[in-house]
Amino acid sequence: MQAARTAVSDAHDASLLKRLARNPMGAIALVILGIVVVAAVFGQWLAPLDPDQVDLQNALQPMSGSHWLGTDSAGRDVLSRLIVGSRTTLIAAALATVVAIVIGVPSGLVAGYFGGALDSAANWINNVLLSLPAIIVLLAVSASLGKSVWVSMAALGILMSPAMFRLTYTAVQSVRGELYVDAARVSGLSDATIVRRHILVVVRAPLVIQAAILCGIAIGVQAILDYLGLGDGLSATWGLMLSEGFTNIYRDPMLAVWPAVAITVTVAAFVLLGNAVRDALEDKPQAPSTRRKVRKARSDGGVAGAVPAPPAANHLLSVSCLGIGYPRPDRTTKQVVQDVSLHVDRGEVLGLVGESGSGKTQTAYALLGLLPDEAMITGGRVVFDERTLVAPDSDHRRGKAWEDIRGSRIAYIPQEPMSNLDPNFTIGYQLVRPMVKVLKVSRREAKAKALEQLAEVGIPDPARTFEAYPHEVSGGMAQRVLIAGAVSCNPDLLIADEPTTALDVTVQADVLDLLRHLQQRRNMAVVLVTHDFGVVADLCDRVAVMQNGRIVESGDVRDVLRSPAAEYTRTLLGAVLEGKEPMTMLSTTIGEEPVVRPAASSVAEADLC
Ligand SMILES: Nc1ncnc2c1ncn2[C@@H]1O[C@H](COP(=O)(O)OP(=O)(O)OP(=O)(O)O)[C@@H](O)[C@H]1O
Repeated sequence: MQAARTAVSDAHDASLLKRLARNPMGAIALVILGIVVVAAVFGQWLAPLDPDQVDLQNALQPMSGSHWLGTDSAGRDVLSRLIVGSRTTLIAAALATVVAIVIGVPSGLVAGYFGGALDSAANWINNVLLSLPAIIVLLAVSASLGKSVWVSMAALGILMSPAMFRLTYTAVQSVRGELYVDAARVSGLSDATIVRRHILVVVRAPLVIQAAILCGIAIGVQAILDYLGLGDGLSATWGLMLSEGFTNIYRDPMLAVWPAVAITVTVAAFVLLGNAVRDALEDKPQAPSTRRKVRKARSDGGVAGAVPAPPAANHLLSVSCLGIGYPRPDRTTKQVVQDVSLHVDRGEVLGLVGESGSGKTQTAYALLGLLPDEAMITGGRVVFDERTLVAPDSDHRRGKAWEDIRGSRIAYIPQEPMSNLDPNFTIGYQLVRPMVKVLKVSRREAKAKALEQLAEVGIPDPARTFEAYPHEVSGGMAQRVLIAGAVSCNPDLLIADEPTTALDVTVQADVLDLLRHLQQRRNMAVVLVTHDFGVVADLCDRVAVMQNGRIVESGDVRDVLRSPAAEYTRTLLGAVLEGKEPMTMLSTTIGEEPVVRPAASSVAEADLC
């Protein structure tokens, strides 16, 4: 698999180079920078004469056969100095750029990904750096630490690091909310792996562009420092030559022209290269955008949660009195889930049903440890197989409680399959990686297992789908892939958040059939989030009905569907049945004669709060 990935990456790099070369500006920039790099590396052999050889007899000679670009005020050959000078100039620019990258990129990644205090501290430091006047700081550094091109360039690198920080930070912020990043987290990958595999890959292209531009800027600044006499003056640099040229501007104006041309052309080549790389990357066929869906605000809450009741014994999953809230600007709490109590046993399917905004997804996210950072657990407890995942005042943010179980024992199937697959990697890679990590199997075994699972979920050509990128498969196929991924580590509990909502009606039934088949075959417990009572009747053993963040009714599916106790359940059912006779329709759906249930609904769990 690694070989395949390397091959994919090589192919991608090769085609990027081709696209760059096809762009006239990119080709020109590559040729110019190629010449400068060759001059920098092989300068001492390419220079026609010794660049430091003083010959006062021949000072300020015009262009001639022996000195193609003339001589300077000490009689040194200008062409040789120009060629050899490219070395220090380029290394100095590279030093400044590397320092900017080394400081800016990791801090941008950490601040953007983890947020919180790290984010505030990193932003504060970068704002301070941005507010410093660069030239004054460089003058001060030179005055206090001595004239050294390397020290000046390292200081310049620090001053330029906010450019790298901002770019990385913004890019990370834009992808950290993507569902495929959540999906990677759910599949058990560590933060470091997610940052390396899913986030760095998005940031690297803009970073290459920015690095090219910073290189150009560093060359310009280095020339200015040499011109101001702040370089060490030990070896020829373009800036030093520029300074000498201006000193003799009235005696030989061409002395200033040559280094000025070299600097301008090289800086322009770096900027052109940056633009060409951007154009080449934009040329690439893009996978569809995977912005996280913004959910509509509907419910509005009461007060913080009650003291949780102890969880019922022996359930695989018990949720008692769970409360979730979000801070409002006026410092009050918007309660989006309140006093939610439910349980799921091994091999049981629980439907969590309710209209849009009723709190189903928030509840599911709390079970998975995927609530946004700003969310607060305002009360309650979640216990999975005797391990407490959520307790009153627990911090869900770092997800420590879910370590070792998320992705392996608790799996997740999302609503929007496409958004949960990273467009940068093949489907095979995204299936194999979590298995290697969680099941600790070799890549070869993981690949064999992935192909088996793709076949099990009904993918017609598993080998082809394994090598495909997400945008090359249909939505139904992508959902089958995610289901294969979710069950690949043999979870005890599967949380499926409206797994068919984003799919074409023609494939919805197939995907539900697949889910039923997998659940029965593996005897998995399932929490199925849905707004569709048809799906509940079809798949679930028990159902919990949510309204405005609370469970208004729960119980055996047959009981609830035949004689809903809560007015809200009746209204929801009424909407599903579209004017048909409820009891007749439901008895058809669940295949039995209706029975009359006492009005008291099975909300006993909620009563404990
Ligand atoms: N980050 C957030 N900040 C504030 N409120 C939020 C946030 N995320 C969700 N909510 C609110 O939480 C409530 C419940 O949302 P949730 O997504 O759980 O609903 P849902 O029942 O799953 O609906 P849907 O079927 O539309 O997905 C909604 O009122 C929503 O506005």
